[in-house]
Amino acid sequence: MTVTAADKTGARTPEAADVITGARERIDALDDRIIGLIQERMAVSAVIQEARITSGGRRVNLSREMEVLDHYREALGKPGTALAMTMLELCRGRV
Ligand SMILES: O=C(O)C(=O)C[C@]1(C(=O)O)C=C[C@@H](O)C=C1
Repeated sequence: MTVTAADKTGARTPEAADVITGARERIDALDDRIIGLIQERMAVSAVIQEARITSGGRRVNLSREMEVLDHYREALGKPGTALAMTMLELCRGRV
């Protein structure tokens, strides 16, 4: 049995299926870039944490985390806070 573009996209017309397929390719490309940026952020965050721990400090800096959370919330609203919390967990592990 063949799976048509319409089946895969949920569209009810071939025209809508084309729009969705094209837009999904853009989303996949954007997601690849976002994942790359997250990995870059994780590496930079690791440099900071390493320097602080080597100097005798703690891995976590809560006042800075508040700034990061505010930054995301101001840009993206309440879900931005949840996104920032996930980002921080990726960068410094669970606390
Ligand atoms: O800015 C710092 O001091 C960091 O260690 C980086 C970072 C972050 O990933 O944004 C990670 C852990 C800290 O608790 C606060 C922020």
